[in-house]
Amino acid sequence: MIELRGVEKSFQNQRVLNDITLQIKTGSIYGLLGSNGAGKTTLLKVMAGILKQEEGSVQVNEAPVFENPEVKNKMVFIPDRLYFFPHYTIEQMSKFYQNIYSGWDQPRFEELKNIFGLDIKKKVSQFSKGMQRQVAFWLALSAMPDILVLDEPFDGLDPVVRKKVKNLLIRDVAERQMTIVISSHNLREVEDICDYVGIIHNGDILLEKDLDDLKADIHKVQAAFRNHVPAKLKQELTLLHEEKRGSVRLWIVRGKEEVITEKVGAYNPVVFDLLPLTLEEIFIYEMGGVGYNVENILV
Ligand SMILES: Nc1ncnc2c1ncn2[C@@H]1O[C@H](COP(=O)(O)OP(=O)(O)OP(=O)(O)O)[C@@H](O)[C@H]1O
Repeated sequence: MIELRGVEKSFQNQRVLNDITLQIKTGSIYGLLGSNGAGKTTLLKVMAGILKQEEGSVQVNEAPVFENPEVKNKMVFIPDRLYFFPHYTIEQMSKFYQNIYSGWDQPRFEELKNIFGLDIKKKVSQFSKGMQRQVAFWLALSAMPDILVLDEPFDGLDPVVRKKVKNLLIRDVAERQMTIVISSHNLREVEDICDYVGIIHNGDILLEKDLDDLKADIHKVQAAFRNHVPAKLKQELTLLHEEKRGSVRLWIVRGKEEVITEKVGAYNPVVFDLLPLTLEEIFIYEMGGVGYNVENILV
């Protein structure tokens, strides 16, 4: 479990993280979403022990992360701007990783060679940007970390490789309870992989939710009634949004499917449809509720 309590971080008197408290459960995939400059990279670097916070604590399984080689031995951070030693081949980089990470798994490295299909004798700097990102994943996954911290990890990967990498990540989470933290400015890019999402804006975590809970607890309803829309029904439902489309009402309702169906059904609607929302729609309504214009945050 990764646990941050009351974390604050400033650069030259500019506060970048404000009192951040969050928990990331072992074996989960946590998506940290936010616009440019929101504080994602800073938060990830604090989480990975690369930067030190001025206030608060950052712990992994109750041990502090900063300057703790034991924790860092089981954690890999892939930054948004990759760094490899100039003139090193993939093979030389793999030897370097092998020396640093005690969990390095050579058979895994060999297995992933077939998946990524890159020449290990070639200098990493001679590969394209997307290929270099594949090398970063290849090395990281061969180090068998307990925690993988990824800053905008899918930038520059083509759709086929992106899917391949996501599958590899999910496999490690399922098979050995690896924990992943992924930052992104794009909800659509991470919604198929994350089970937990936090939104950061101006250094504050605005919202933090389990995606399954989130999806199960909000629905789109289309309903029409013979005469008027029963006023009592609207009081009984937790309405987040309402639109009129001719005689049909479109409602965004908080609540479980069975409960909503029963409540609306009791008023004998002539039209009744209950649909799930996309994750993007959910965030628009959730964040609207806390007074933010989500389009400006998640673009
Ligand atoms: N080393 C630094 N020195 C001074 N200011 C910094 C430093 N690193 C980050 N900042 C500032 O902190 C704020 C948050 O930056 P950060 O890189 O964490 O945002 P981000 O959410 O990752 O953005 P992006 O999506 O653009 O990568 C920005 O205002 C940035 O200018």
